[in-house]
Amino acid sequence: MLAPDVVVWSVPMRTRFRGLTSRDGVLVRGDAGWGEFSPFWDYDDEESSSWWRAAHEAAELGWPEPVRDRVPVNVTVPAVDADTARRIVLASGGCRTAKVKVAERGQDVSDEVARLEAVRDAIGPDGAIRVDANAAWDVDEAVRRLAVLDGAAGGLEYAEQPVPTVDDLAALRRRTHVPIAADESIRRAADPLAVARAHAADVVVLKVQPLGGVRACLELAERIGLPVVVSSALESSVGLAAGVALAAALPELPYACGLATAQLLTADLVADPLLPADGALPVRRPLPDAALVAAAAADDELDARWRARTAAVRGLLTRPERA
Ligand SMILES: O=C(O)CCC(=O)c1ccccc1C(=O)O
Ligand SMILES: [Mg+2]
Repeated sequence: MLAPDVVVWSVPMRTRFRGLTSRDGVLVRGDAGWGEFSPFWDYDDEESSSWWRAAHEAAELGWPEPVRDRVPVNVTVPAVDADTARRIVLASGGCRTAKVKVAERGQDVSDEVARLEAVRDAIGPDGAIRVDANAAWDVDEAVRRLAVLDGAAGGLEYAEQPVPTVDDLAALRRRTHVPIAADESIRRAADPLAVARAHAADVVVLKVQPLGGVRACLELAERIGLPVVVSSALESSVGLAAGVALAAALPELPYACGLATAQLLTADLVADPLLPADGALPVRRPLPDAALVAAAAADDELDARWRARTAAVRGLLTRPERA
């Protein structure tokens, strides 16, 4: 048993990922278990409130019943060199799908081609390869790039958020045969249904924390009516369990989910992390381990920043005019 009911943690990343070298956040305990609150630092208090609702759901309500007991997952390949990419895929716990980061600042298309060729080599002809450009390209550039990357990969399953806006996604989708997935256009959008209305994507990526919890995501999935890929926000295994719960509760799950990211952290907060075996995660909810949580304890300054942030976000949610 852990005491007290709120703990602040910080864990270094194994490889730099989207500019992050460490991941930190808060665990909160309620009647239903432990929840994770870990918005990135570029999310303000207002935008972080959905992340808090997800943590609150985990701690106080728990999650809907699963309809499956395993969740196929993709290995996530950061913007690393070809040899490292190959090694990551081979050590992935049998993942049959790889998601490869592209459009990293300071790299060019030859780095991406080498990375994709190495990933294809490692995953074999039957594996699926998707890329994620995190909104880096404009439509013309995306048309050109995807043709090259599709060739290098020996076929792309889809491209995740290659361009920034819903209109861009819709325009690109008419000019490439590579299927399009929307990520930022869902999770950071005022209107997450705009993607579906504009026929801007073939697939949508849902992340539990930014979208306000498992129930909110299930409801959104139903309204969007497109195939869903559940992906992490680089949580500890405590937070990943919420993504697993969503993936387990979706009526249909046609694609591998981006939930194999415990691999990207150098340590975890649970003794039995959510790591893939045979390319899938088991549907379960690991408990934080007191010794591991103590080992990951944040320093005083970071601890104070998280406590202030948590209080501010909770304050936003409990002000009577917003209740
Ligand atoms: O989807 C995955 O494979 C892992 C999760 C991931 O890529 C991610 C993690 C944190 C923040 C953003 C992203 C992203 O999909 O862009
Ligand atoms: Mg993405």
